[in-house]
Amino acid sequence: MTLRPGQRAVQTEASNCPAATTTDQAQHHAPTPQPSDDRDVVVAAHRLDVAYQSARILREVTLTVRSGEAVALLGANGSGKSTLMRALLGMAPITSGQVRLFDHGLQSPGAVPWHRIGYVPQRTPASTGLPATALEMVLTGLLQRRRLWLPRHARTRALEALDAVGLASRAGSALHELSGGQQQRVSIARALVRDPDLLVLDEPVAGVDSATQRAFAGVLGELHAGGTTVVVVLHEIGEMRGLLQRAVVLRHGQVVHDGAVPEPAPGHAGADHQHVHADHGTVDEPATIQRSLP
Ligand SMILES: Nc1ncnc2c1ncn2[C@@H]1O[C@H](COP(=O)(O)OP(=O)(O)OP(=O)(O)O)[C@@H](O)[C@H]1O
Repeated sequence: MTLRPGQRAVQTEASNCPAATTTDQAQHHAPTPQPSDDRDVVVAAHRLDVAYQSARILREVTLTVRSGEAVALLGANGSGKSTLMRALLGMAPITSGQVRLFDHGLQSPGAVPWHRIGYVPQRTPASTGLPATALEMVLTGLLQRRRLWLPRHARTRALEALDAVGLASRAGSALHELSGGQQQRVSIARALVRDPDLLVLDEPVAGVDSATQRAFAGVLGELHAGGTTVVVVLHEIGEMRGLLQRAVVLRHGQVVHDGAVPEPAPGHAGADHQHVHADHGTVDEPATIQRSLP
């Protein structure tokens, strides 16, 4: 499929609540994370703290992602991966530190080029009763904030995006008729149709069968080869291994590894055994993945 249609003018989900919970004071007191003339830097977080109520979830997370990189965020359940991803998009309560996207600080969300960012949130329990079809849902990825009509060739692009996730034949199906895994694929297509420069994905293939994971890794690989920067939260590296150049491992809200993609830990290859050994920079992966097919 062609995901470089030239015209990209879309609104992200992230832009619905950019930096809404960011503490202005903390932003003002934070040191500047990156030189402002560094155009290569797509994402820059500097000494980022996030807290929910009194619970400190992220601690002094510093992270730089440059244009064209493909970076995985890894870590055990509850280590703060999704929180970090949400904080990077202005959707988590930053208590200190600073985030810049495409060299624009989140403290001025209006300046951030949200249209260049595609976001696939973590899978939520399947909704029921949604009247929209898969195609209509993908088309919403092409809507803009200040323009309520769709760009030219929107339908073709949406069908291409659905095709890329293997759902072209279900374009006319209502979302509630699709399985949870299929709904997740629609969500991925909705991000792909935007042709983003930065694609941020939170466990995009969780609950998706291995054949679809492979196909999806291929699509991501094409996008990445075309210059898209990819940041992806993963529980298991699996089919994404060939795509990834770097991994950032979180433990208890802190970065404990930033570098090479960890290898599966020896002796931990049993089914359903999947976690990161941050101490020695390895990650366990199951030999087989027991998952219910979508
Ligand atoms: N909205 C929230 N309110 C309160 N606590 C939260 C909220 N979101 C996340 N947390 C807490 O923050 C911690 C990190 O959660 P997060 O979802 O970031 O972890 P994760 O590494 O993505 O985990 P998983 O792999 O299970 O998805 C957890 O203890 C979680 O309970």
